[in-house]
Amino acid sequence: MTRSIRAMYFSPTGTTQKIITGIAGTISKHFAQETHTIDFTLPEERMKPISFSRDDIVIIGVPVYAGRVPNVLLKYLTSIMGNDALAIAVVLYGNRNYDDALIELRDILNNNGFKVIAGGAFIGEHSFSKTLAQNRPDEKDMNIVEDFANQIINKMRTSNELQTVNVKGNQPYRNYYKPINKEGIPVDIRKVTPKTNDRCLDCKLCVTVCPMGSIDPEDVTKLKGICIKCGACIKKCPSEAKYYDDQDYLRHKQELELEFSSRNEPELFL
Ligand SMILES: Cc1cc2nc3c(=O)[nH]c(=O)nc-3n(C[C@H](O)[C@H](O)[C@H](O)COP(=O)(O)O)c2cc1C
Repeated sequence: MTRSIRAMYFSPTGTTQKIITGIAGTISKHFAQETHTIDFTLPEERMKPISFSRDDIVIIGVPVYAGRVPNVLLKYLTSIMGNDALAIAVVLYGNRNYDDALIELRDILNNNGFKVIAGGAFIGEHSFSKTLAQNRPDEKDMNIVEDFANQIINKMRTSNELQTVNVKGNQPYRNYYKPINKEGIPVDIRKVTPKTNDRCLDCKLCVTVCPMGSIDPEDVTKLKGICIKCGACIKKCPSEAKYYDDQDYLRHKQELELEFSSRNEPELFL
């Protein structure tokens, strides 16, 4: 059967996009098919209803937030209709841990009528940091991406009946991971918002990259919606004008940089 290849991702700082595009590229080349891309990073895309058919193979990726699938995406993800399409579930995490995010994504897709035939947990530069898992996914990761895609192609060619893949994770899922303060008490960084310094040129790029559509175009120093700490406005600002100064956030970022500096490698499930 000739299948249409669909690449889908939410990727505020681009690491998920890189892995999904890499997997889809190798699969597309093998089947001499074009990849159709659905980038659901921005809110407008998540307003569109979406459904697939048994002729599709959907490679779908999200970053790990607090050890889980980002909760702001649940409404959209659970609305996607699989209609027996094949799926490959991928999560990107910032070298701490992916905890139960991959199993949660696999289950969401299963419940939506997809058959999830492979899963992968890859590592991307941490959204909070410029040093933790710096510049990942790198060349070594991209070689693993190619191997992974080739193993998927092989599985599709050789299996008579494709089974749902087993992936690592707990059921029931653990609670959302919470950072702690210096007294060891869990802190809630959900209310933390970015500040703007005087290097801001008012180019409004931050307005266009915010996945929540939360930065006020009339005054980019103001928010008109929630901040999910995705890092897009900070990492993409050409004049480094956006930053966080919340003490709990900064302490958590530093702790992650110190505690999780040794390199994790991607984990593949087929
Ligand atoms: C709110 C938030 C929570 C995160 N939680 C985790 C986590 O639990 N474990 C981890 O290793 N990385 C975590 N990260 C880091 C991202 O998963 C990682 O940097 C990912 O590569 C970002 O994907 P993107 O480049 O597609 O935006 C978190 C990032 C954010 C913004």
